[in-house]
Amino acid sequence: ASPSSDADAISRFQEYLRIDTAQPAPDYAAAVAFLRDQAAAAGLEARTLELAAGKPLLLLRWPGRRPSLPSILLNSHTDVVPSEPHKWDHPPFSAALDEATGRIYARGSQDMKCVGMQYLEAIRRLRSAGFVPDRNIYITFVPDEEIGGHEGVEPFVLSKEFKELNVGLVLDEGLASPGEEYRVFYAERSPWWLTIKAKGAPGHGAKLYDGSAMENLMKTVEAIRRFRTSQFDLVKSGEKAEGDVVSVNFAYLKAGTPTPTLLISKKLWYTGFVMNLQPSEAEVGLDIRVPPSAHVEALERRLVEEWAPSSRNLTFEFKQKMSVLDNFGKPAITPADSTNPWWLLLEEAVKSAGGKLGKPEIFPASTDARYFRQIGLPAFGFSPMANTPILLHDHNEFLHKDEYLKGIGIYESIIKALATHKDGVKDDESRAEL
Ligand code: MET
Ligand SMILES: [Zn+2]
Ligand SMILES: [Zn+2]
Repeated sequence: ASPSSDADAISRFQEYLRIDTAQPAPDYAAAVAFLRDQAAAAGLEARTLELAAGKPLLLLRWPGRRPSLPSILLNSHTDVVPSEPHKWDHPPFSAALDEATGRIYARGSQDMKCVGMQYLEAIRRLRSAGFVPDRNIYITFVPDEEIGGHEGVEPFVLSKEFKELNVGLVLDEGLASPGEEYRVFYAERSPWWLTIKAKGAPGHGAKLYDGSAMENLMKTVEAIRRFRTSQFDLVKSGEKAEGDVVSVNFAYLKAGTPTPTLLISKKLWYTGFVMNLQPSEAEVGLDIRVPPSAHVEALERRLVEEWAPSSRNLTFEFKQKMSVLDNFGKPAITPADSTNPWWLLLEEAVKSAGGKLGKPEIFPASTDARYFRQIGLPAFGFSPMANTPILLHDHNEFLHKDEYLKGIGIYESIIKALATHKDGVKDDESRAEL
């Protein structure tokens, strides 16, 4: 690509990054309007599906020469997580390009507006070079990934529109890699978001007694911390990878007599702050991630018996709970070896574009890929960002402009390889003709 077309690609990336699609109030309308223009410029057909009111899912198509072949789906989400703007060096929706370092700062620069735009840029380049795919190539821009996908990919995979696409393989997001090698993911941990509530006897703050809500809850916190340490130790010792253990983190703690913000802001601490009450209720929120290999029944037993026993006046409720198995009762895993011809194509395509793939891993967090794997489709998580610190959901999320541009070339190679029909190669899983 010429320097001027590279500069244009960077500008388009920045334009997408500047659209504030942060949860919990993403501007989906602006994102879809922008992306529809980009799709038109890339010569793609566009449809907007509204599977939930106000949550548009943009579906693009690059028609193949042989539309009866299984298609390729390139997925990305349009929403991003919230940020604390005053703690960033550049405002999170400025997409500021730091001239000294070449870094583009924005919420979504890694997770995952980069990938969505790279798909489109790669297609523009392949088209202008005269390439025509054999298979249909679909590109989806989906809402609500960051809040669980319940009004995004979850209903999409069950829709009539999705079935009509005859998808054979899905690509979705991966993670940045601080080293030379790109990371690639063949499975992921299932998200369990859990609240545990304690009740207990209220009383004077000076009194030592058993069975207060705080005491009941803190015993739970201690038990969870011991379990957390045991899992983390396996990672620290190198015995297991991050994606192979159960992670548990405290998302929030809530208890006590609320102190009015007004009093805090006026610094009336001494006159207004009440601390001599032991509360009758206390609550903790947990983010738990469960690997596909986990012994789920054992974990559930631990929860009922150790973390939230009713004997200690505790109750629990899941806010998210995804099975680690697919709809056929098997761990939701995409083979990443020579038994899967898609894998071989992906590996070769990255290599021939000058990239190196690391050993395939289990994604430690969660992505929309899990919904595709759940219905039995192969899906790989991949975001071409090497030499890049992992900053998703962090302050000062950035991507170097050269890494971004390099990623476009990687996708050119991948899309070309996956879109081209290879005679004599069969897909064992789906029995579909590759
Ligand atoms: C619980 S849905 C997953 C949201 C987000 N991608 C995460 O991993 O935290
Ligand atoms: Zn993401
Ligand atoms: Zn995310």
